[in-house]
Amino acid sequence: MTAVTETATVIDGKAVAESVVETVKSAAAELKQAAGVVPGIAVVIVGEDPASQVYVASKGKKAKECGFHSVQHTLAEATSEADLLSLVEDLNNDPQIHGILVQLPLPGHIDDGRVIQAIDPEKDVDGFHVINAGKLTIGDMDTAFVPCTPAGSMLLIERVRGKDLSGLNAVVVGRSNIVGKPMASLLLAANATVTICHSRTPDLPATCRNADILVAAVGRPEMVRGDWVKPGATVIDVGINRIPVPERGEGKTRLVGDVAYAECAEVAGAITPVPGGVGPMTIAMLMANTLVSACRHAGRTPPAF
Ligand SMILES: Nc1nc2c(c(=O)[nH]1)N[C@@H](CN(C=O)c1ccc(C(=O)N[C@@H](CCC(=O)O)C(=O)O)cc1)CN2
Repeated sequence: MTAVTETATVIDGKAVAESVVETVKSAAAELKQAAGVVPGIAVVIVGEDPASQVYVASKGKKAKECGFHSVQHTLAEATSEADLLSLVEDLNNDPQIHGILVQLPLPGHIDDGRVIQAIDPEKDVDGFHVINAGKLTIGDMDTAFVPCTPAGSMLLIERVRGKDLSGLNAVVVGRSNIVGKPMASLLLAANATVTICHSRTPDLPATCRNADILVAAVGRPEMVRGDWVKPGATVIDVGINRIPVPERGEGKTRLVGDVAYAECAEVAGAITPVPGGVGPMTIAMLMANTLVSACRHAGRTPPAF
């Protein structure tokens, strides 16, 4: 008898992200034509973190592609918290701006919580403000902004499992305010039975093996192994870790997720790759949230994503 190696369906985040962006583009054009409103986004970056510079540039490029009014504020590493808060206040009061995003991480001398809570919740297209976190927790999806990475992950899950996750066990590894907790709220709102795991969870592999939907968001390269995955499970890898590859030469690196991809793909039913899985969805959902904000400000119904 020949051994058959099952291989998971690869979830193409790039393709799904492109379809979201297409919807945003046509809805933005319609909003402009019908109400004379051009969605406006302001992206603020403090300091010179190379990865943040790349992400911020991609956001600006994508916003222009969507037909948005897009502004970038680049502040020096030494910018004071007071100056950053003052810029946020100006953007809160700017009627051309419907979405404000302050790129994270911020330099150590700035309290990112204080900055995020200074953003007008109605322009908080990152969905990090406590008002939006609270709305998501109570299931008020009509007025909440949902953080982009979990919102994008959820769209990918829907493509595989549909919108109603009744009867399915979902396990989220990681309890951050930006990914783990909102992800768990979204899965719960879709009727999944949800477990959140973290560094003090006693038998992490056994808990993961119970998951029909497994979301890894811990920031630890390739932590989730093949024997942690239930056969046929949907595996969503939120991790983006750059690891050294000395055999390719000094200073060479490659990107890996929080999931040991090759091992897990042999067991899972569907899996997101890194790169090309959840990452592209983050920027697409930022465009979607900005469009939604502009529609709300214009008193118009946004499209469904
Ligand atoms: N204010 C915010 N700060 C940060 C967020 C955020 O959502 N809001 N998320 C991350 C960074 N991020 C967007 O800002 C982001 C990360 C990764 C990707 C992406 O497309 N990744 C690619 C690989 C990219 C590469 O080659 O390095 C992929 O996974 O395919 C997009 C956006 C932290 N900060």
